[in-house]
Amino acid sequence: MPLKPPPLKNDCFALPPGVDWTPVDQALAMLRDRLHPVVGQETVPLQQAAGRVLAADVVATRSNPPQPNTAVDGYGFAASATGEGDQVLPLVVGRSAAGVPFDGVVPAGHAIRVLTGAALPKGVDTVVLDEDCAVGEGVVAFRGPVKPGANTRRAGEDVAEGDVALPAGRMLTPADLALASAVGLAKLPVYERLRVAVLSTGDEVVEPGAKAGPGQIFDANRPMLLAMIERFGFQAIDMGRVPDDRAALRDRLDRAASVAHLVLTSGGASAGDEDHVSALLREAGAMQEWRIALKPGRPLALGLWQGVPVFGLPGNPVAAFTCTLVFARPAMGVLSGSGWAEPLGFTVPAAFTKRKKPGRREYLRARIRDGRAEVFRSEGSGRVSGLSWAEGLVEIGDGAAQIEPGDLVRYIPFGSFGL
Ligand SMILES: Nc1nc2c(c(=O)[nH]1)N[C@H]1C(S)=C(S)[C@@H](COP(=O)(O)OP(=O)(O)OC[C@H]3O[C@@H](n4cnc5c(N)ncnc54)[C@H](O)[C@@H]3O)O[C@H]1N2
Ligand code: MOO
Repeated sequence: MPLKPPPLKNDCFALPPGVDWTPVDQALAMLRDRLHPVVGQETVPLQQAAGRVLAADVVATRSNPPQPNTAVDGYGFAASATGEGDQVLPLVVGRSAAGVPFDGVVPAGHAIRVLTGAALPKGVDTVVLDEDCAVGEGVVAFRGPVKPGANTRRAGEDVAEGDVALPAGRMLTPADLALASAVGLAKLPVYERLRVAVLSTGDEVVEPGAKAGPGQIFDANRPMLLAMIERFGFQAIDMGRVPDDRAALRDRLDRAASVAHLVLTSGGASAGDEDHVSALLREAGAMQEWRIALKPGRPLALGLWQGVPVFGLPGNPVAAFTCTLVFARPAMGVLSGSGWAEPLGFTVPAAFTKRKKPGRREYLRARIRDGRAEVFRSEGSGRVSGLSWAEGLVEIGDGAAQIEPGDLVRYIPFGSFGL
């Protein structure tokens, strides 16, 4: 049985009294402080560990490299027996190749044929490159002086046995698999993959490809959110669409909470008559309607449903997308055991003009062309085409701003958000 941590505390989304419009950083700090890993652990074969989150430090069971060896094809000898000027050393019979070491001892003043990756035989601490040698009958000649230790690798120079090679909480990359293997591990302790359920709400939303009547729209959020979760490295669970019917939504939330560690809904997040997500979460008693000082994505309903955190994302696709990158993804990081993730941004010149009043942070759909950040022609939060056009977001701080072409702005590529 995988280890099950205790459920989240019921007040994890509570705001301090008197707070109305929550600044983005404050909302983030609250999520960061109050969420904890909720996933069990398992051990998987190395080859299945890419993209998984390490549940414990990986300690090297073997040094890399495990023994001193040669970095090049050439001739090995003891540096102390050589000097300045032309050196002519008799060759011992035999050679040392990778995986087929030379068992004997190379006497001082002698040399031996060595091939890249081969263990250095006893008596050898230095190698001279093939290209710097002339080889005659039983002798090798090269020009001194040769730096002691040249063209060799020390045992453990990369990682020493007993070192922490990979820290717990790391989402394993292909390179990490190379490292874990190099230091002797064939299986790795990982967290169970975070399961995130996604459902769409609203009478107007119909399945892509279905017949859409007047006033109906195709579900754009669900395919997007499911794919985003997979790209973040988590397991997405499709919980379908639910009409604006409280009983149906309650039932669907029950099912989602029974299979997932986290539930993302979209639509019905604000406090209108048909905003059943926020109404139900309020009824469940652990609900915070965050009016975040953020554009787009102001209403965000947060709550616990049977102990499972629910992010009630706004219905507008651009707002749902932005809230997922800015809030849901770092929260998923904590829940998954990989910890809080800050997206890496870059300061680049703007290719646009923008005036902004103080009081809320803005994220503009953006991309880099000719070294400058251009932004989408509209800020409308239903403009799905702008999400597809964009390759990142420009973040404009909470204060007032007057941005002119050439001014420096913060650009965060989608890749920095794990997309
Ligand atoms: N009186 C106010 N009205 C609104 C406010 C406000 O502060 N006061 N905020 C606006 C903002 S900003 C947003 S964002 C939305 C968020 O509202 P909800 O989360 O309750 O979302 P809905 O009203 O259900 O939907 C908004 C919009 O998005 C479309 N939608 C919903 N689901 C999908 C989907 N799966 N795929 C594509 N499009 C979807 C829906 O049809 C609406 O057009 O509230 C504003 N109103
Ligand atoms: O969250 Mo709304 O879509 O800001 O614009």
